[in-house]
Amino acid sequence: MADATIIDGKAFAATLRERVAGEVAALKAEHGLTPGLAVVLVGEDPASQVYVRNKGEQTEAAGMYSETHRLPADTAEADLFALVDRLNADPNIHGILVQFPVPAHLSQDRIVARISPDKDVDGLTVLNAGRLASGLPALTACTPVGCMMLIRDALGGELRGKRAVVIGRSNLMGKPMAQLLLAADCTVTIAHSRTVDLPAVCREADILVAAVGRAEMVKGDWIKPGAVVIDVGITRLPSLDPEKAAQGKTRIVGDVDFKQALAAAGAVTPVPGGVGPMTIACLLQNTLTAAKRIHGLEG
Ligand SMILES: Nc1nc(=O)c2c([nH]1)NC[C@@H]1CN(c3ccc(C(=O)N[C@@H](CCC(=O)O)C(=O)O)cc3)C=[N+]21
Ligand SMILES: [Mg+2]
Repeated sequence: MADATIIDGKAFAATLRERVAGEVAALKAEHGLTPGLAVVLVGEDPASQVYVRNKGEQTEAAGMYSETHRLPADTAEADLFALVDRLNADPNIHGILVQFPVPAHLSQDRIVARISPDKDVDGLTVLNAGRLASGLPALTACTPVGCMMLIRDALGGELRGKRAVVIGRSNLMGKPMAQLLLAADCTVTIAHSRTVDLPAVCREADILVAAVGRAEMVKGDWIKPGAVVIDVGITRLPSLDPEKAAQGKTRIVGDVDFKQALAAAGAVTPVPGGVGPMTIACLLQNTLTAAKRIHGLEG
């Protein structure tokens, strides 16, 4: 079979960011309102540093207000909560994102519970997660929303009745991804580390979303011929060039064996340049949506 289409998430994301920037400009002109995003990073995970920097730059490029709070790895819960409380009350801030993972002494669940659902641009609070599951308007996790846009585009909008398999069951990715596919009338399976015969489950999928964080786990013979394959994984491995590897140079791979997927799938996202850029573009969109809702400009 011919090689799969490579889904250009980077280009799709650039278009989405431009659309958001246009809406931001209109919101400023008509209502004097500038959407604001606060990103909180606890500790110094180097991969997180890259995302946090990209988020800050792209937020400003879209005409939004951006704040980045870098806290030491040993920050006490009370100090982090005090910051979240301030951001919840700050009229210039409409979106709050605390980057995960956080150091082990902090509880992700307790942090999420502290964030105002109105500013919860990750869609992680029980209110937003429950609203999504109930089919009500909700701030919804950025990566699944970005994946849905790519899936719809790849399938020309024809999702009804399709078999979808999501590998991974996290609150930030697997669960909301499954909810969005279900809302689009797919027949949805959530697979995970305890799933029996995962390759066979994956082979059923017209739409396969891999979000487990295990480098190149999904092989070509796990993929139904012609399927749409969305690779959410992002793992840093040493460079293939031993000299560069010795200098600490890395390469990024996804959860899907990309070369094998190219021969089997109908369409596949690359890593990098696939889902990652969509996540940030959707974060900007969520911040815009949150700003409008907080000011009563949108249901
Ligand atoms: N509360 C929270 N919300 C998140 O949404 C969240 C998080 N924590 N923790 C970490 C993960 C990961 N994540 C990415 C965002 C952008 C890229 C991205 O832009 N990737 C580019 C560049 C990759 C690179 O060069 O490093 C690409 O794939 O092309 C990747 C990964 C958001 N996450
Ligand atoms: Mg990607």
